[in-house]
Amino acid sequence: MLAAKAIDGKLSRWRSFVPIKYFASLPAFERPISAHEDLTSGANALMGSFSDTFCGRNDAMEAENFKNQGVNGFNSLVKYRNDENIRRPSPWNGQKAVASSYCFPNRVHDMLYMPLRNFSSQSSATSFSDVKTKFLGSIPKFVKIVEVGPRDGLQNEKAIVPTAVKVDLIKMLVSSGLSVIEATSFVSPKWVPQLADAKDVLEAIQCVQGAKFPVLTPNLKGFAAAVAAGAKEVAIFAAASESFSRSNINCSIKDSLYRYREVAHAARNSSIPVRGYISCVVGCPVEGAVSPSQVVYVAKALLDMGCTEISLGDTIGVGTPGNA
Ligand SMILES: CC(C)(COP(=O)([O-])OP(=O)([O-])OC[C@H]1O[C@@H](n2cnc3c(N)ncnc32)[C@H](O)[C@@H]1OP(=O)([O-])[O-])[C@@H](O)C(=O)NCCC(=O)NCCSC(=O)C[C@@](C)(O)CC(=O)[O-]
Repeated sequence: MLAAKAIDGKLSRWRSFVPIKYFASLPAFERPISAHEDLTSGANALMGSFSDTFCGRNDAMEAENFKNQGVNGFNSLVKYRNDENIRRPSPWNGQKAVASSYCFPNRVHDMLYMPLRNFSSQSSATSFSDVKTKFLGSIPKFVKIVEVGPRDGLQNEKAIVPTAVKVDLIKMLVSSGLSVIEATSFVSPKWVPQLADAKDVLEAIQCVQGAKFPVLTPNLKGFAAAVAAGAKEVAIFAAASESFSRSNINCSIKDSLYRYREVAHAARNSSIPVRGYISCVVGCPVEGAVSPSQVVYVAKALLDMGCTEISLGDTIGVGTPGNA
């Protein structure tokens, strides 16, 4: 994906989100829940190593077939895995099942989504470990999980969840071992009444140890309120699609970047790290396909203003290995 490549190096942590999630054998706490970055760069990484992986199998002929099929071969594999037979035994036995233990979720963002993880049980321990070593050898060892349920989950609830319940939810998420939990949003209560209690929620969890609690801040007003309530990390949220930007934050991409520059500047003065979201990196519900150059443009702008992390969001879940 162009966006990932263009700023690779500066954003090497992106890659740490990537292909590990496709390994069925990882323990639950290593599997990303919020993984905007996964789809695009993960797809590339996986495609890049695809031929190698199959070459590692004993079945040389079939390996050769898959190599020759290249991307199409991989797409068929994914198609197979996404169809309704998804839980049936793989048509490939033994080592071949290793390849079928990878999947691309329909919506990577904010989801624990590895429905076929048990497929790896069909591999022999040695062969699976060989293949795993090949993949893991080329990717970072570190995976960061950002749980966004209390914010992204609850902002869409029809009912307003009581503050005390939100606080309990956050505490339970911490006790489950999650170390970064996006707690709430300091956005306009007219736009998102579900999170109108952002100040109360954040203040109530100040004493909770063991996790970081970033919050969304759409502008300086939200940033000031978040800091006053005890925020130590914030996130800004741009979009690669003009229509999405306007409907989500009521301004153009250009204006949003201007606003976010102010937030990032204020955050830097307070030594507060800023995470930058980019929504609709693959497709937009209004505009359809989104150009990678648009993603690069927004990503560079966020990076230049000082974001310490950039999250690529396939917001509507349309990314596939073929188009991401
Ligand atoms: C950006 C705005 C504020 C612009 O909203 P606006 O209406 O264009 O802004 P405004 O400056 O004209 O202000 C209107 C009113 O809102 C108030 N206001 C203004 N700012 C704030 C604030 N920070 N906190 C509290 N109040 C605020 C402001 O004071 C004023 O109040 P009034 O004078 O009418 O009484 C609005 O559009 C908004 O809050 N949007 C939030 C949308 C949102 O939260 N979307 C969901 C999160 S994004 C997401 O989920 C995507 C993501 C991150 O998950 C990634 C992915 O999945 O792709």
